[in-house]
Amino acid sequence: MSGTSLDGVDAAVVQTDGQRILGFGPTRYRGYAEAERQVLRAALGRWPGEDLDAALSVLQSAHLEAFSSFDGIELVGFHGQTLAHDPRGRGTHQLGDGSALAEALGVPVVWDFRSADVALGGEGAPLAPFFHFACARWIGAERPVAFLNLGGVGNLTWVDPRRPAPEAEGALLAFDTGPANAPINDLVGQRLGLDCDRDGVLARRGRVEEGALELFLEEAFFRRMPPKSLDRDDFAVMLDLVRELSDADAAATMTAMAAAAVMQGMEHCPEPPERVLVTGGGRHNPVMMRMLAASLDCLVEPVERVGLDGDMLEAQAFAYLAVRVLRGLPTSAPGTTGVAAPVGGGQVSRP
Ligand SMILES: Nc1ncnc2c1ncn2[C@@H]1O[C@H](COP(=O)(O)OP(=O)(O)OP(=O)(O)O)[C@@H](O)[C@H]1O
Ligand SMILES: CC(=O)N[C@H]1[C@@H]2OC[C@@H](O2)[C@@H](O)[C@@H]1O[C@H](C)C(=O)O
Repeated sequence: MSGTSLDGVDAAVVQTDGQRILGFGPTRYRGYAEAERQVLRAALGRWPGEDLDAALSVLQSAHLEAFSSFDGIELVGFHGQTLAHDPRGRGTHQLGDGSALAEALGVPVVWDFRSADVALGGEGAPLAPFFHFACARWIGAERPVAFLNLGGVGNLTWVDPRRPAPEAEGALLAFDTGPANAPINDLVGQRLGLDCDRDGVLARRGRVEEGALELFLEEAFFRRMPPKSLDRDDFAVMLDLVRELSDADAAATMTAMAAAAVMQGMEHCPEPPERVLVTGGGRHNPVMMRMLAASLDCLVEPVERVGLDGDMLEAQAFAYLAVRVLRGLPTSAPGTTGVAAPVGGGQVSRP
């Protein structure tokens, strides 16, 4: 998995039959060097048919390195890099060549997970929810729980583990909540040359500008009913809203925007979850976590609290989904992407 933050490739081994999680194996993080990140960043927003050779070469070699560190792998799930996402318009574009990767690794590769869902009228995202269902069972949840991913973009999955399967009606409700870390990274990158507001040091010193926060929440996206999904840069307006603010106030306000977007999203849950389990890089930001805990009236905890790995959960999700694709099981459903009926995405390339 190479996510929207463009920090690097996360790779993880999962043992599964495509339904239950049978065990977790080793993980590997292969970060992008700054020069590689620049090549990928320059490709954002591009569609198939454009010249993407440089970005493809960075992506393939980083993935090859990440996957080669594991022995005895039977199947690879390869998400690729989302360059553009416009499910109601041009579609969705994940850069990556699964057949070349299968050749290089000598192992079957499942890839292109999102196109089939979009072709059938779905949002094509988020796709981790089917794995969240398996995680809810794995942790022994008996009542609804929510998983919140705070990556470049945020996404929330409400899971009812009492339902028989993830594609069953009422088992899952999932959607992107709004921007999370991507705009904060862009802000501190542009103003201070930093990768991110590490540990929220900047936001902690700032004051939230309530007027900007209110304007942000007026965006049409928040009035749409889920399922709904976002492209990384759909909220470029955020940078305009904080343009006049000091660095610290801008960081605090953007962090509050990410948390407020989650709070808005929570209102769509069919019943309150007993806890919100947080994955993704944003859970390392104590200011963001405090703002979330203050605005939600249930437990907000990193997924480590239940024995899961919040840095690797999305990589594990695509390993799990790969097995589902191979076995002909669905990977999305009306409650997760808005697709008309459960659908199995992904293509399989064999060496
Ligand atoms: N200690 C930290 N303090 C603040 N922010 C952090 C910290 N660690 C990670 N982050 C943020 O988390 C981001 C990485 O998150 P993650 O790896 O979950 O994103 P992603 O998987 O690329 O995105 P997406 O889930 O949208 O595809 C970093 O770019 C940074 O903004
Ligand atoms: C189109 C796309 O790549 N979307 C990502 C992005 O990053 C977070 C959020 O937006 C989520 O919808 C999705 O990723 C996760 C892995 C998912 O599909 O569940």
